[in-house]
Amino acid sequence: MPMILVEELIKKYDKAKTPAVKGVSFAVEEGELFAFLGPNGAGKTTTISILTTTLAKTSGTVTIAGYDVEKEAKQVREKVGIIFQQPSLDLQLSAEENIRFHACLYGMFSYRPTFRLMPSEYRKRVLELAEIVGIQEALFKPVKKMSGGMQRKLEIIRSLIHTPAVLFLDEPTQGLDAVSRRSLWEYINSMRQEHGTTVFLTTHYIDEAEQVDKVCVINHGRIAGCSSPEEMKRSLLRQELILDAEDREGLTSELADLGLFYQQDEQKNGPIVVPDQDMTVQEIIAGLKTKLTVLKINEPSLEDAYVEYLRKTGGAVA
Ligand SMILES: Nc1ncnc2c1ncn2[C@@H]1O[C@H](COP(=O)(O)OP(=O)(O)OP(=O)(O)O)[C@@H](O)[C@H]1O
Repeated sequence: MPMILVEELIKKYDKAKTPAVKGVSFAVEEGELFAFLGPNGAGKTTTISILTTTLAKTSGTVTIAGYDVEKEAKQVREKVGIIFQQPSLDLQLSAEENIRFHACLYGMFSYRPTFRLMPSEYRKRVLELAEIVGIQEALFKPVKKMSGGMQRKLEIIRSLIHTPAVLFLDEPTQGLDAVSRRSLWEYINSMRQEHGTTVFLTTHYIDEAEQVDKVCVINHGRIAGCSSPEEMKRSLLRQELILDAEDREGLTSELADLGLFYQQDEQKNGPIVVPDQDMTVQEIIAGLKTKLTVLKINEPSLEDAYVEYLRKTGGAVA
């Protein structure tokens, strides 16, 4: 049984003309690092909100760890940790108080009126998490005095305090600096290793999707494709060879003699692109006598594949 199972999920907001999510199905296995990749308005936040029991679906089935998100919402909530896109902190409280209320709400510890009176296990965990994202200094200050980035870090700590089986991250690194982004990812990865945490991530950052086990591209409320990032690149785009020479004509006629298809700009003054064909790069080079000035192999990036997926599924949502 997959950790997350979504079948024919539809969500139509009241008064909306068309559904925001139009029959989405996918599965995430236990321990998997999964990315939901899509442009603005594609339906990512809507889907993640339904999966985490904060929004009602119109139809379809969703289970988390085998529990139905509507009929067994309480069990689902115990299993999940969520980092929202919109901060959901109480600005009047201190950072630590925000964490304490959350931990007590989850039934992890009994509430005590001060940090010092909380059990040592709680104190140790809070300090450890605060160090990871670097907010130790601000821990006991009111949240309203923290910068946006610091508040984001606090949200992250709060969602990790009960070591959830499934961690939902809605654009988790939005607004974080590069160093914090990296340390957060290091922490999430170590948590996955230690506890086998399943991670469901929505992101705009292609480099974050590059490191996942499985990526599903969503566009216009529909899944455009699900696969590993490598398969996604391979299925849509192929390697290409970029060649150039002072004697361009000599080069192109040699390529034609080898039976190779090639592309060149209309003015014939740019490099020559040879898309991946039956011959290997070594065979092509061995077959050329013209002196080359440029020899480059272009590997398709996940970004290229993503753009191609969006193009095939009606372009990005404006
Ligand atoms: N509360 C709402 N009421 C009506 N329509 C909504 C509501 N929330 C979102 N929508 C619409 O549903 C569609 C999907 O929005 P959603 O927020 O799920 O997209 P997203 O992929 O998360 O985008 P982003 O990357 O910008 O967060 C959009 O057309 C949006 O305008």
